[in-house]
Amino acid sequence: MKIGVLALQGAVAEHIRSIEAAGGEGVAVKRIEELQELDGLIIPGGESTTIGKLMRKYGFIDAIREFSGQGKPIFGTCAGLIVLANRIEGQEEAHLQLMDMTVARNAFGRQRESFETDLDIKGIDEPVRAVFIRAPLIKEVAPTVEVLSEYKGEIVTARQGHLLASSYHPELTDDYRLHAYFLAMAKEAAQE
Ligand SMILES: NC(=O)CC[C@H](N)C(=O)O
Repeated sequence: MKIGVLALQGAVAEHIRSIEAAGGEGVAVKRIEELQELDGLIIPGGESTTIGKLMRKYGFIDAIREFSGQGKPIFGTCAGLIVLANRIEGQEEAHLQLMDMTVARNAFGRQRESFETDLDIKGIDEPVRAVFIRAPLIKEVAPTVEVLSEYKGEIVTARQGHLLASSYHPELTDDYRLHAYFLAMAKEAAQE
């Protein structure tokens, strides 16, 4: 499976490394034409406002919506999760508006800017190590969105069909199981 990592800003190399460690092929994506050859796309963490701005500038909003419309899987991590959401608390405008959920940015406050924890994730046997950095939370989801994990009662991993989102950075650990999970989604979609 060939998985692209949107390379406008943020943690790109780490996702490529994790995809390869999980048995896929990872490539950096800088132009919309490059989407055509992919089986799946990762939108990395970084700064959602910056990623959103650059996506608009280079035509990625329409191109990724079309990619999603073809049923191709997309995985948004941290800022990438914010970019996928239909609604962002306190902001007029969202970005891709592909996942039917409301998210809150920087939801853990200054006291806990970054931390690590082990999360139970539906579909993965043992707890997964998760790194949270100025992380967002999923505040509300539509009934079509499946909650895959919570941290202290708040939603931090969710899936809506071919779309996957995590509040944290799974690419900053040596635990590649969430990338393997996403590769399995891409395989499934390719067979349809
Ligand atoms: N690590 C991250 O991706 C942080 C996300 C960032 N706080 C935002 O709002 O976009």
